[in-house]
Amino acid sequence: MWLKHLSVLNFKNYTESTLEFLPATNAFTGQNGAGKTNLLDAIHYLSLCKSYFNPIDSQHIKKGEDWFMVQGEFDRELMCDQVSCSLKKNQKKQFKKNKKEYGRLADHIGQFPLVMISPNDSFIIMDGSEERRKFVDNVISQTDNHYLDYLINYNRILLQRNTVLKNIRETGVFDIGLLEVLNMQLVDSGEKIFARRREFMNEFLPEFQRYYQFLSDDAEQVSLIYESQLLTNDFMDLLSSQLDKDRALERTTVGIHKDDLLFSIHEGMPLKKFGSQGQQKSFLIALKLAQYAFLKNRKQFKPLLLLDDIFDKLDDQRTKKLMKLVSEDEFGQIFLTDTDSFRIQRIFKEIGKPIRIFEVEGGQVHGEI
Ligand SMILES: Nc1ncnc2c1ncn2[C@@H]1O[C@H](COP(=O)(O)OP(=O)(O)OP(=O)(O)O)[C@@H](O)[C@H]1O
Repeated sequence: MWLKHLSVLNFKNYTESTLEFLPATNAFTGQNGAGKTNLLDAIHYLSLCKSYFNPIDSQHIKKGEDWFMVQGEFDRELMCDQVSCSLKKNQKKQFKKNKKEYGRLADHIGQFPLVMISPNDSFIIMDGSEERRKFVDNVISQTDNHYLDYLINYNRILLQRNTVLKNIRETGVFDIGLLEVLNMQLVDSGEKIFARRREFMNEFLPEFQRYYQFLSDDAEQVSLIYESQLLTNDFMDLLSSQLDKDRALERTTVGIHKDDLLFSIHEGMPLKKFGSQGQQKSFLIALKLAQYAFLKNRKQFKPLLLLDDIFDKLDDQRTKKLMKLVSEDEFGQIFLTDTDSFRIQRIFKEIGKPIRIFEVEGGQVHGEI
């Protein structure tokens, strides 16, 4: 699967631009603030119906305009699909495939899978466990249509259960019958989510290790561990045994909403504190490449790979290894951004792979190099 062309209208700092791509590697080069990442984000819209960077759709409308539109054509072996996303100020986002509007955006997710690697990703290491769960959930939902529904259900029941726990103090009423019903519903959705997360981790972990060792040339050992209370406990038993604590704290303290991924380096030291910037970046890249491998295995075709500002903080050795790797057959179409077009030209000349370079300046694409 590859994106043949992209056109953006009134999208961020672009008035109008249409680009024709190679099925191999395409690069956007130009100075800071030129609009390179905005083009990656437009591609992200076509694949996942939203921006990778900013969830507020209206902020992607070009300043001073009332609407934006992003269009593209994906080539999927024997057929081509036209996809478009448009937004008018104060109206609902419209998303169409082959001119037909989707009833549910969720039906589009996963049809044109994509993996983005961006400097912003460091929040996966630095922030709380919610960001790591989101990372896992995003990958699984691109391959499993039901997963998002399970998550929505789980969160809804969790909210109800927490409200019941809070109300005990306020009203003095403890409806054990209602709590038991909510426990059963929570366990039902929670176990489905847990089973899919565990299955995902089993497939994902070896790929992650393989990519990290490759990028670092075995220079350091890193580990990634999936942590869930459900790995060693029955969910219903946990809910029962923790009831007194939950009542005291007025919230549910056990469940898959507590899952986390533990990242460490040098045999058990937290990556967040003990990893260098380059090591953390390599870790994130390995995470994303493993995500790519998982999606590709599940979909049986190659997702798009978007690499934003990938060369920053990586030494020459790791950069060249990475570019060589992603231009091999294992990967499909690639989009990358860099401020230095000579660096890109040099690297791709050295590894002997084709690339199309677009020079971007002030929201305009000046053409290919
Ligand atoms: N809604 C909008 N209307 C107009 N301009 C916008 C809008 N949203 C973002 N921009 C502009 O887009 C530019 C940022 O573009 P982008 O992030 O693509 O830059 P870049 O080329 O990737 O830069 P860097 O090399 O620094 O990462 C900024 O100048 C910003 O002001």
